[in-house]
Amino acid sequence: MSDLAHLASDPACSRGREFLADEQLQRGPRTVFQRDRDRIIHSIAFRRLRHKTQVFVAPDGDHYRVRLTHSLEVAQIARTIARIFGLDEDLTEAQSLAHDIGHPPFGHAGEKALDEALFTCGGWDHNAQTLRTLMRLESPYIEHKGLNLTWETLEGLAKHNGPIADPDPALAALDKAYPLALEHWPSLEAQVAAISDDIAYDNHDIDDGLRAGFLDIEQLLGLDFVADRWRAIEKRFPDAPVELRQRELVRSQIGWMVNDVLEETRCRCEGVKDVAEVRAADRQLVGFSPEVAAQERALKHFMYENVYHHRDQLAAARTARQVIASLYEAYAEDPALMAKGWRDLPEPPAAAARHIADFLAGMTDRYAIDAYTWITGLVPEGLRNV
Ligand SMILES: Nc1nc2c(ncn2[C@H]2C[C@H](O)[C@@H](COP(=O)(O)OP(=O)(O)OP(=O)(O)O)O2)c(=O)[nH]1
Repeated sequence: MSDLAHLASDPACSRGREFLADEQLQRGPRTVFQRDRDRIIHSIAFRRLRHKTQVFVAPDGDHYRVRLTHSLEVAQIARTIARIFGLDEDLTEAQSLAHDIGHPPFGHAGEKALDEALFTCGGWDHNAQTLRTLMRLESPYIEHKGLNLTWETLEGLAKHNGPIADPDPALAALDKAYPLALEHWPSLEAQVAAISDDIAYDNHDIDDGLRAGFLDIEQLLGLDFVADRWRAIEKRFPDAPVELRQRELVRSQIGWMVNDVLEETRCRCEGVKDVAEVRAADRQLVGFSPEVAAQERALKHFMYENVYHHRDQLAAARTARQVIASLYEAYAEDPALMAKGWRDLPEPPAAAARHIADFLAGMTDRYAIDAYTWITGLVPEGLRNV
């Protein structure tokens, strides 16, 4: 079964870490990729994911996904695929758990606000911020900045969406200090984490969309492949309550996507001899078949129309953007409003802008709401909406 084991990243052959001090320490039997995974789990940035928006802003409902639970679901799917292929499960888990660490409060709405605020400095991007957080901001060690993760973990996170021809300034600066071969594909472990991200949110967002009442099953049946699956479930469980059939639908859809990825990836990897060839390949090796890829695109399109851009979501996103934009302006005008340790703005202005964005990006949804209320005396309306 472990038919792609020859394409696994070998921790014993890791290219190492940016700062060498770590490698001189003997810390028991863990591999370098296990240590990466453990450093991520123990980080402050990881803990903050529990109060960061996935889709629903600052949800009061305990059952909605947030970035933390999403990351755990990604890791579960990714480990399953990695184990079947014989890849390094720890490396794939590290990437899955860390892939969203750069997200600011309020998800995409927060990202847009920061991107606008830093427009003249080359903009702002959550993937670049993941690297910045792990390599520079999160700093629990005495001898160096960052978590000092292995090259393999960092390159996979940098290229979560594939090779990068034109990195944004934040990523370009990190790549200059510690080159990550941005123009090449990352390891299969990273590619597995990336596709597991899609599989996880495509499906859990249906579950959350149904829970929020933004979707009903009749709408979903407009998608042929969902309708086929739903009819099979109705036939098998004619007397089951609709809520349980919906859960069955989401579960079976995850299985369908995972099986498709297993089959398609095996085909694409035929003849690929080693990890170097994975990186040098002219296309992504872990992927959906063309047929499922088209269906998955249709599902994403449907989700944008019905859930992500639902009018309640758009209203919350407008408020969230305004909260982040106001906080940015307030901190730029008076850095003393920022937390201790952040109040000295670096020079030149571009560095000061990035510094303020770092402070804002690290906030959780609720920290940002509280900071906004503290500074303006206003309570942003409609952010705690589900
Ligand atoms: N509320 C809301 N949610 C969105 C929007 N766009 C995407 N999402 C949700 C859907 C998924 O749960 C999640 C996917 O976004 P991510 O930033 O995690 O992935 P994306 O593929 O955009 O970028 P990434 O692969 O992480 O670089 O966010 C939006 O405009 N509004």
